[in-house]
Amino acid sequence: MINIAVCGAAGRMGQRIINSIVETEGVRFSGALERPGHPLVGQDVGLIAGCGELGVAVSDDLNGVIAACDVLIDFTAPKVSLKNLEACGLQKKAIVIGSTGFTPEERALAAELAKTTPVVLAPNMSVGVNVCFKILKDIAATLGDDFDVEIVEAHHRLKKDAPSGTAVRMGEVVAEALGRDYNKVANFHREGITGERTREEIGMQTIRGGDIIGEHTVYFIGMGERIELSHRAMTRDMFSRGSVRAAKWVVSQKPGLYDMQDVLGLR
Ligand SMILES: NC(=O)C1=CN([C@@H]2O[C@H](COP(=O)(O)OP(=O)(O)OC[C@H]3O[C@@H](n4cnc5c(N)ncnc54)[C@H](O)[C@@H]3O)[C@@H](O)[C@H]2O)C=CC1
Ligand SMILES: O=C(O)C1=N[C@H](C(=O)O)C[C@H](O)C1
Repeated sequence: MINIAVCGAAGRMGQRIINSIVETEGVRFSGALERPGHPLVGQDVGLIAGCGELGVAVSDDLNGVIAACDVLIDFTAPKVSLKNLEACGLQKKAIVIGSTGFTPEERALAAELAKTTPVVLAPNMSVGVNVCFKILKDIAATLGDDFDVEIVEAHHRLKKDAPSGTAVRMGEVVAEALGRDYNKVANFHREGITGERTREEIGMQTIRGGDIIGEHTVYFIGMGERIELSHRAMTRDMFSRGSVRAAKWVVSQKPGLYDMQDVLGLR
């Protein structure tokens, strides 16, 4: 039996992850973390997550919750996730991180910290999006430089980072397949007299509103034809189920930084 704890337990994703743990065979829900001062600390997390009383209270004791688990699933924010990764490393516990919005420096720090503990860090835990990452590489490499690439993502009004972690990864996959540096060719803003589009740029557009769970479209636009590869999330449950699948997988891995391509065998 694998003991899984959740950080960000009262959040949109945290609640769905707790439901997924309860529904999954071979795993046990062992602890729930929230930020110190959160109004729900001390309350039964099953009642918060809508799956009935679980006898597990929301805690703000990071080290205590890590000690009682085999793996921590963390969907919070980059700075919190890095602190949790360090704490898991000190106790030799695995961690699955779904937070997005990492800077290149924060990603490098995560890679450094992962040298001592197994880590899955992925901007999107759904099977569908991860298959899209794989297909995108082939499409981009096959079409080459003749097609302009534009990426559009849409999310709910409460999302804090932009572009989404998934859109950034899509941009990185396409850029790498085309031999470009994403950080140099990503174009996040067009306004006024912008001049003609450069052939190498990858346009990154963000929509925010209402309760959109997560939508991504990559356009490959040529002369006289275009390809649009779209993924639309209709529930958060495939993210939460993916994170539990990653938790079951990562506990038996050597220390290192992995992503969902590794978990799903898509690499
Ligand atoms: N990888 C994936 O498949 C997905 C990733 N995400 C990402 O997951 C993150 C969370 O998303 P949501 O659940 O929608 O956000 P949310 O704001 O609903 O939940 C975040 C939770 O983290 C808690 N938190 C903040 N600081 C904390 C601390 N120091 N210790 C413990 N808990 C703390 C907050 O109180 C909140 O309850 C975002 O970065 C989002 O982009 C979201 C969906 C899917
Ligand atoms: O914040 C969200 O909600 C989501 N974030 C992830 C991202 O930034 O890519 C994944 C998903 O689209 C939902």
